[in-house]
Amino acid sequence: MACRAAEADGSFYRLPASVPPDSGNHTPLHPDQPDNSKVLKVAIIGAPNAGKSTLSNQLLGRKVFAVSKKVHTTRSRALGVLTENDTQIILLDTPGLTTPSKVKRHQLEKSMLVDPWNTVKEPLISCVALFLFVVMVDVADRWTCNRLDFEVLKCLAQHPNIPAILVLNKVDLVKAKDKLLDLTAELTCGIVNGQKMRVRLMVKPRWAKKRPERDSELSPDEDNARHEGSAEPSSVLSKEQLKALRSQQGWPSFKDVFMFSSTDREDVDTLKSYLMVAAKPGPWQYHSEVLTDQSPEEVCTSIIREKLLEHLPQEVPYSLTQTVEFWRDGEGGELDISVKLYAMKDSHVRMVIGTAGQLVARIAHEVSKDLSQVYLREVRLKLSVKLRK
Ligand SMILES: Nc1nc2c(ncn2[C@@H]2O[C@H](COP(=O)(O)OP(=O)(O)OP(=O)(O)O)[C@@H](O)[C@H]2O)c(=O)[nH]1
Repeated sequence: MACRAAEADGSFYRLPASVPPDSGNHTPLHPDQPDNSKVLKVAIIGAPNAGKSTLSNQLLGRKVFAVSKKVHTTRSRALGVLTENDTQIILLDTPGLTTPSKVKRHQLEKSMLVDPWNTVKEPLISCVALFLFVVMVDVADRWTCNRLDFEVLKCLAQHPNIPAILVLNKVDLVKAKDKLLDLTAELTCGIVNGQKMRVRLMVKPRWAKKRPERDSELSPDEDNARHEGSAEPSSVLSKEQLKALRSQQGWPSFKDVFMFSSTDREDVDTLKSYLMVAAKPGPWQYHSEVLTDQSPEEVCTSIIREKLLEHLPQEVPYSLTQTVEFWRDGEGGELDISVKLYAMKDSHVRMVIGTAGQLVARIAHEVSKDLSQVYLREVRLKLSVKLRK
């Protein structure tokens, strides 16, 4: 990841180090932190399609993660880095947590079987005290909105020392706003930051009573102190706890709840300020110009996949593979990229090409437009499709 300057319209500006204009020289930059640096590592978890990548992009102010209406757009863990003044927020955009049965049902690749522990393990090892879970729920999905995904509950239960906040996302799509209070009560078991919600009385789940009642008894300050001193980030859940989690609707240890729309600037700014305040003294992990740990090719191929998902039936994009054929500076300062898509079936090749090549041209145009905003320069993408023999 190199820090560069680029010229456009006769004026110089610096490109973010995370998304350099060519993929050749990725010299890592050392963190350029001030003396009083603060840091917070945020893992955004939630069911597929909850809006995790949209939120990450909005917080970063730039589209570095693919977003689509189809589930499982995000295929692997990736970092976004938001640095402002003395504070660095490291956002971990995770794939929607999924299970073996869903992989089978939706004919997903085995690689989509993401173990939530693995998703968060690496950053946990590096620093437990500076961690926060943001749990996202799509409140517009009436089938799933009133209970937390089992995989999410498992993740929270296995890391009880890590504070978590609940984000009820897509409230712009909910007409009856009073429903949001009921949902909050259900998803929090009626308890937020150790206090009973006044909305209505909720019965705490059986297993939560059995655990030491520390979360509900500690004041926020005592609680923070406990988190900071904690050496053990995760605990292994017993069979009994897992069984109890299956019948559990919500999580009684959220510190805060946000009713939120990832597409609303004001909402995003409110959450951003909350994260900035929650950051603790600690060393930055990245240079202030780094935006993501994804390589330029990874950003490009994930945005191509996003567009393929938007325009084609789900099974087609998931079966395509991509190869970056070239990536070079054009004479006028633009970025020329050529990507070849390989399909397993002739019918898929025809679908991607579309009538008279219109679809592949449209996808290439849309990807170029998005990438121009990522790389802050004109991008010309050539996209071709071939049958893999
Ligand atoms: N109306 C509305 N749509 C939203 C909001 N947040 C996300 N979306 C849409 O929801 C869809 C899914 O968003 P993503 O950000 O891709 O969701 P994700 O959780 O990263 O999905 P996976 O990668 O499948 O895990 C996209 O079409 C977004 O545009 C919101 O606050 N309001």
